[in-house]
Amino acid sequence: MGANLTQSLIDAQDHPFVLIDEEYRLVAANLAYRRVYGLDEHADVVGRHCYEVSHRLDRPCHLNGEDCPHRQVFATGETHEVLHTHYDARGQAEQVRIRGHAIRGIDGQLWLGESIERLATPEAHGCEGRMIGFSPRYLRMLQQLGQSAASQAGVLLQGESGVGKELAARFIHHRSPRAEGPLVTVDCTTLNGNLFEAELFGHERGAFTGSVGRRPGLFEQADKGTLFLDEVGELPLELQAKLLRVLETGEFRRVGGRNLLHADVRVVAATNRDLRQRVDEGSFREDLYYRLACIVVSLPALRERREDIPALADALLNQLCREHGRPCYMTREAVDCLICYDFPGNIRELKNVLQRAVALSPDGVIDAGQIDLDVSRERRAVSEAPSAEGSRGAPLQRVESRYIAELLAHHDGHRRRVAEALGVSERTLYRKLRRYGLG
Ligand SMILES: Nc1ncnc2c1ncn2[C@@H]1O[C@H](COP(=O)(O)OP(=O)(O)OP(=O)(O)O)[C@@H](O)[C@H]1O
Repeated sequence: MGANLTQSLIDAQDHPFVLIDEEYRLVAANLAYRRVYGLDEHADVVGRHCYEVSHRLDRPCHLNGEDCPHRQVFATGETHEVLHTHYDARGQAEQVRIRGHAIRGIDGQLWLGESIERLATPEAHGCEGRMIGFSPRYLRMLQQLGQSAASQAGVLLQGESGVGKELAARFIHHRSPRAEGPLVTVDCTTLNGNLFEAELFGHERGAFTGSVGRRPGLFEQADKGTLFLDEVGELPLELQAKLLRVLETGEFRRVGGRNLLHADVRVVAATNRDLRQRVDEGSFREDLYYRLACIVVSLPALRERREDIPALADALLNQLCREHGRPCYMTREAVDCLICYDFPGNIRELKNVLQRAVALSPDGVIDAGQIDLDVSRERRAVSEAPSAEGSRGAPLQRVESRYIAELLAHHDGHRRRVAEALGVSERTLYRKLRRYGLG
């Protein structure tokens, strides 16, 4: 095949496409690749290193902790798909999905053919609903989410409060074959014995005092879609057996109903607890755990991917500017403050910090002075983290309960403000209030 024909064939592709040799050197690049990465249409790109053009690195990306399709394809000859962060012609980071194929020449020589799909950039879509993060750790997690979306198996999302578990559940649903179906959220912290069946399975007219009309339950509403069981670790033991039964058979009866109904539901669950440990302690059923946790995806805390803080802060700030209808920008010192902080409340706390900063800034310039971090909370979180020397001082829950009581007093019992100050959702706060008898 002539060089001109090869070039025309790859130029006909809309996605950036590039051929790379074993030494990471470009052999050919199509027009879309040149355009996206700022290479002149007529410039000779042959011989340049792929990592230098798209990653802005001076060494192969696997040395940077990334999963490199180059290494996989040359080692196994098999197609390999990964998510990576690339830098476009303006130096903007963006998430891309790379499919690396083994391409053989007439003389048997092996090349890597990379087809690059650009996932939407945050600024193109606003950050509402976008999962922002470019660090290798975050991209690995996104890749796991993407792979789990294709399967029907139960997925358990685990991570601290505010890391984005609910967003991750949406991500899975919208990329799954059930995307056209409903996504129904069940808040397991609100389900008690009496409510459980009526909420989950619905009820018939007059099934119990006060039940007006027939109402389908959440399980039925999720038919052909995804049921998101949020805070599943909070479900009392006696309800876990009922949940397991319906998940195994897909069959249920509405309260007060005779007919056995069926719903086709895929389950994604989330927890900020160590569910495996709860199984070992006997407070979570092992059979239910295995039903829910066919695939376990751990979402990293924000402090475990600090390199993502500037991009996240930028996107969240843009969103706030749109809401407030005025431009704002952060100084380098303000961003440095954010990067150094541990964010026990993760992205939700980052959002709150930025919200306060926007409100405090008279002229839209956010300097370190407007970054009001709850350093005492951070210190507490660090000192309360389990230490190798054993637990010192008051147990975590006693300290937390006292702290929440103080906040309630300080905010005159205003729960939304207390949740904001804690950097948790109102739902999480209600759970804690119930647990500590403060409600
Ligand atoms: N990667 C991300 N990019 C942008 N925004 C994010 C990202 N992850 C989370 N957020 C935002 O952070 C906030 C908290 O996320 P979410 O409610 O999904 O967390 P969670 O882990 O479910 O918290 P909780 O356990 O307290 O319910 C939301 O406003 C969400 O939109």
